[in-house]
Amino acid sequence: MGSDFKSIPLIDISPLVEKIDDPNMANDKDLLQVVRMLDDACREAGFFYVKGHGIAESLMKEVRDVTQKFFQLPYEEKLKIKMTPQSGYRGYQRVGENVTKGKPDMHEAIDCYTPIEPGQFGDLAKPMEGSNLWYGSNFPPLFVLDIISQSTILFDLPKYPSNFDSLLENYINLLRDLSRKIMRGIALALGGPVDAFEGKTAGDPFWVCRLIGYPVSTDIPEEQRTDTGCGAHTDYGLLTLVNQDDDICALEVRNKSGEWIYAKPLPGTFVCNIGDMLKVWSNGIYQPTLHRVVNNSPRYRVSVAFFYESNFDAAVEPVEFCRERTGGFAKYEKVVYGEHLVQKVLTNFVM
Ligand SMILES: N=C(N)NCCCC[C@H](N)C(=O)O
Ligand SMILES: O=C(O)CCC(=O)C(=O)O
Ligand SMILES: [Fe+2]
Repeated sequence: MGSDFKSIPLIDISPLVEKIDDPNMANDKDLLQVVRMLDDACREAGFFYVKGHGIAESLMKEVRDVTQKFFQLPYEEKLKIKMTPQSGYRGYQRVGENVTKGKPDMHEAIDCYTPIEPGQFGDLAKPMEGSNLWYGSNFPPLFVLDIISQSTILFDLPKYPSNFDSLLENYINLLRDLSRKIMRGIALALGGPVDAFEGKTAGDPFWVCRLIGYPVSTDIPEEQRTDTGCGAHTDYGLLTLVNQDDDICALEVRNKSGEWIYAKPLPGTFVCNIGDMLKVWSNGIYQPTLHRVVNNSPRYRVSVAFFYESNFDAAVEPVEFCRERTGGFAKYEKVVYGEHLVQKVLTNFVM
């Protein structure tokens, strides 16, 4: 529903991280307290910070640092992993290439998605088939045997910061597991079974990782400049975890009255928010909150957003126990998550 929240709650989720997989967790007072706080946060703001999540602050910083270093490479280097339809929309997009509500966003980014093999989801995933080749950063130049032409292809990779691929792979694995735990907490918060998201809804969760850079506005040529780093939007899946720079206030979250509330950086925390699929699944008990990014600071801002989403081919619809709690009928139609994502991806960019 959303409310007139003036600030975003901070939740210490350590009891959840430590005990959510424990068979006796239903009797754990500390854990149930976290579940209650998650429920309040998801109803009120749709946004919350988490601490006590178990991911080292030094790793969070390292991931932001390699992201910043990548974006400092010359444009020609970054273009070596240009995002194209052929790359399954994976890769680098320049400032202004992402468009929100018709307006170019003042950020550059690398989009990484769960690898999808040819034919894996039939026609549904065709536009997004591919893998994150640019992870091969420890072995440039990279030769790959093309099984169709039986020849080797040379991938001319950019001069990545060292350990770029192993660092990101490790980070993505840790965030995937952390997200799974938070989703177990959210399942309980809704009054459902702890494993509600683990079957055909999100037992094989699709993940998206966006490494994002927001330049200082005066560094952007005037004719290309707009006033927003990322226009107002909701996220597409279940849960987002944002790892943002420590000292730049730029992410803004809209409350029910239309005021923009800063999600100011709290070092060592992730900013979490819920996405479109959770709205449908919970029959609107939890609603995603509009948010945007404006970098008015004199410094380049980096954030790394991890999106934990449904199974790619999940048909998400209001679950029975949530329907019962909200008048008995479904407020939203069934959505195939992959269709929702593909539709967004195909309209998000000027090419
Ligand atoms: N996967 C996510 N959430 N990406 C966030 C980008 C949001 C902006 C995008 N142009 C849009 O209009 O959705
Ligand atoms: O950069 C941020 O703080 C948030 C980015 C965001 O909202 C997104 O990529 O969906
Ligand atoms: Fe977002």
